[in-house]
Amino acid sequence: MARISKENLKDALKVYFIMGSVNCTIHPTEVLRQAIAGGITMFQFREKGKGALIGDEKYKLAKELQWICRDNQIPFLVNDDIELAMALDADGVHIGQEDEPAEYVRKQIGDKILGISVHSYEEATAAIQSGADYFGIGPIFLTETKEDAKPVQGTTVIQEFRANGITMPIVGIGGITPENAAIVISAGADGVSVITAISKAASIPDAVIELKKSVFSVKN
Ligand SMILES: Nc1nc(C(F)(F)F)ncc1COP(=O)(O)OP(=O)(O)O
Ligand SMILES: [Mg+2]
Repeated sequence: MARISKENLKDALKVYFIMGSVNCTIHPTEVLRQAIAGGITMFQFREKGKGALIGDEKYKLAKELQWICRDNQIPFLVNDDIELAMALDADGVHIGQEDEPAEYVRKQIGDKILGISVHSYEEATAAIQSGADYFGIGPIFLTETKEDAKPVQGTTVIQEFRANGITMPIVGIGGITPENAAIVISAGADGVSVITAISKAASIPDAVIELKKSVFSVKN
């Protein structure tokens, strides 16, 4: 499979759902099915935090979620766990600054999608050198999900990157809801990454529909 194009990735990043078992109050497979019904454009399996699954249980859930994505032509990515991503032949991985070095990960995954969390211009230029396909930038707003999140940064970094001519696909993350998603896109992001506003919504499909409306309401 050739490297995904920038344009196709920008479309896939529009409403990028990220989830693991600890983010769900009903079975993760049901959460994912409902999120797909609402119209998510990409999915990332992020099994992390207190009570996260490990070993065979983690692999089994990942496989079930991957099948649901495959049945619905939704790209399936894995956070942090490169070995799991390769074992599943996932469509890509997402790594942060404290995970395996990006240039090493790019060598392991070949042409799969490589997303990298970046928080500064230096991290961004290094990520470009290492072959990143998109940047995750945040936390944009206050988040309860990620215990070790860095300080809330708003949309400043996104705006600075665009002002400096960075054309890399960008997705914002951290406390994003249907009410504030348009702010992230107006700042120059191609899409929004969301965990809780989808996984714990009263109506998961409606939450995705509202997020999508907010994202597409911005004429960039
Ligand atoms: N999983 C993620 N996905 C994104 C994406 F861009 F996809 F929205 N951005 C950020 C993260 C955070 O990943 P995590 O492993 O918790 O933290 P770190 O970045 O410190 O490794
Ligand atoms: Mg990580």
